[in-house]
Amino acid sequence: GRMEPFATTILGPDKWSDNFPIANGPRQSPIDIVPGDASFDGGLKPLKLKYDPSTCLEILNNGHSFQVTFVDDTDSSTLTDGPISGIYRLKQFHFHWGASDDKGSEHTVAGTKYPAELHLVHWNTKYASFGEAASQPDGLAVVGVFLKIGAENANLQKVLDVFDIIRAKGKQTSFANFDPTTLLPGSLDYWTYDGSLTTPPLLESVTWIVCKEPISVSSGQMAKFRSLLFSAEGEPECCMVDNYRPPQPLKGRAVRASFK
Ligand SMILES: N=Nc1ccc(S(N)(=O)=O)cc1
Ligand SMILES: [Zn+2]
Repeated sequence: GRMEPFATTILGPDKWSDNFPIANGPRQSPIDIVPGDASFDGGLKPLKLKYDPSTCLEILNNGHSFQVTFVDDTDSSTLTDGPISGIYRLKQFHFHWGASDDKGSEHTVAGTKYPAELHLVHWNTKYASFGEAASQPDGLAVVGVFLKIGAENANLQKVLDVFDIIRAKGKQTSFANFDPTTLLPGSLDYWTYDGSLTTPPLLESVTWIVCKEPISVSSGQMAKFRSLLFSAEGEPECCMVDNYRPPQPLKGRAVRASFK
């Protein structure tokens, strides 16, 4: 029968193709971004991110990451311009990280792994819902931001402060008035390519927009990420670490840069 998400996590990315054959598809994510191979495209517009903190709803541990979810029944929090056309609504953001500071990001840059990566997930409003959009080749747009060890990040700390409440799989709590703009780097220069969800169902519906400039996170804050659990209350405790998929074959795709 279908694997439980927990089992999917335990069995890891190499086993996903058993239940999700698209894992070996032509536009899988993440990828290793080689700056020298990316082509500057002067036609790419600057990213336009307009987030309304009042659409922030809750934070939950879903057993493979934690995510902050947003009310997406209006165009209050949107992504426009950049490589996309039309209006994409913010649905949620989440992170991927490692068991130690030398790994954790999904995308890599010329083989360099960052300790974590933020994903801001948006869906194309030409479709009726996130679920409908997720099955379309132009349905989703995910903005990726790398985290690099440095100064403590006060904005990120607001998210980490509620981790004790959502430590186990399935736990959630209300989370209001958070502005995801505070998690963006100073420069919104980006690479973009056609890819997929990086966890099952691995749908090939994502326009990836990966920021060149990382944001900072302290080593102590990374330790806080690792205090979350993959396991539910009452199960043997399993630390939530290494919830990243490694880079996948480029298979001839072009990676474009918004900057020279
Ligand atoms: N609803 N499912 C998903 C949403 C985003 C991603 S990711 N890691 O590609 O942003 C994966 C699964
Ligand atoms: Zn992700």
